[in-house]
Amino acid sequence: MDHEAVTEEEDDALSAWAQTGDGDIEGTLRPRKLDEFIGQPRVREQLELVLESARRRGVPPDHVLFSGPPGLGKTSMAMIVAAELGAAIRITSGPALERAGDLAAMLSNLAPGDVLFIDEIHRIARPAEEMLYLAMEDFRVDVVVGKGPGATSIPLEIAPFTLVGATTRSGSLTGPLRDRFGFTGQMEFYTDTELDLVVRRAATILDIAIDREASAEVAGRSRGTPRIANRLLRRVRDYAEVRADGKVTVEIARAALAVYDVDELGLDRLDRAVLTALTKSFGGGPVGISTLAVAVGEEPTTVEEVCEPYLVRAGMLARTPRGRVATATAWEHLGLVPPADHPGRPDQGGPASFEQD
Ligand SMILES: Nc1ncnc2c1ncn2[C@@H]1O[C@H](COP(=O)(O)OP(=O)(O)OP(=O)(O)O)[C@@H](O)[C@H]1O
Ligand SMILES: [Mg+2]
Repeated sequence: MDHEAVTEEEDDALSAWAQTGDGDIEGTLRPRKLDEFIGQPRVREQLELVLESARRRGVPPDHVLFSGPPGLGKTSMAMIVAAELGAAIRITSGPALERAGDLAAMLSNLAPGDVLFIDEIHRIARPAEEMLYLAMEDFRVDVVVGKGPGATSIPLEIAPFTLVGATTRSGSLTGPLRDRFGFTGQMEFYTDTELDLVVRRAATILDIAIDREASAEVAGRSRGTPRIANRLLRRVRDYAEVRADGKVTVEIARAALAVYDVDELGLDRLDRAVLTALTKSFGGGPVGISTLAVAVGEEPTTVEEVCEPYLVRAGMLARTPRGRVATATAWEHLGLVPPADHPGRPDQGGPASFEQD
């Protein structure tokens, strides 16, 4: 019986993966245990303490939130939390929880100690969010029976569980929700050295022959992001197989990355489109995010969540109270000269004088 339950759990997890569009490759490359996880030393140490202490006390750990830009390992970490606890994981996402009833059904089906993973938790609808408050705090849901003035709410006890949330926008989480997480793991961009390890690990798993110089080249162009590192490795492998003998050398890597429009800093087409619009169309800014997004034909959230964090970290774009501004580095990277009075010029104070949020 127990055994069957586990099999069902795994089935659920598999179908949920299929829905995320991650494909099998990401599944194969996903680190399974904490000590297999490369990088994020701070988050790993903090999480290790949270999990180990809960294990010793024999209780489910506090609710955990992972936040940070796409592809840095939030989903992987959520799976690891369950694996490290030897717990079953139930997977859903904010947008899927449109009706509070859907969440109520999930919550009341949890077994003691289960992990409930809610991806994109910032997109959860209000009624479901309010239900979650009570569930997280008191392991209880209030089921409303009937409608109108005659409606009554029946409190229903649920099993103690651990909620793991993931978000690319911790800023848009409401205060009450954020406060109910006992631990927030803030995922940071990876260093080139860490990404080099990611690339070599993936190359081993996928049986790709890549030399040291080539793996460093791929790592250096991965925008601090393991998902991108793994993707570029696969594209470089394709090139090596089709145009050469399958071995990835640094020359092969460079030629392949040129084909895929990845520049020396790892900026892709959209990153460059944003910088180009910012400099050429808006004179370097400041310009509002929605205006900038329209100029590159993208959703503001995509520009804000996918492009911006890395451009900010690479020192090419600054967020100011009046809008986005190109820094001197950005102008230089595009081979352009900023106008004389532009604040991005070093002699006008440079990027350091901008407020960054
Ligand atoms: N520390 C790591 N070591 C090795 N590979 C990693 C690591 N972190 C992430 N990856 C790889 O990157 C892929 C993306 O990671 P993951 O899905 O966990 O990111 P995410 O933060 O959930 O992204 P999103 O915000 O888009 O959901 C994984 O499938 C895995 O292959
Ligand atoms: Mg994810």
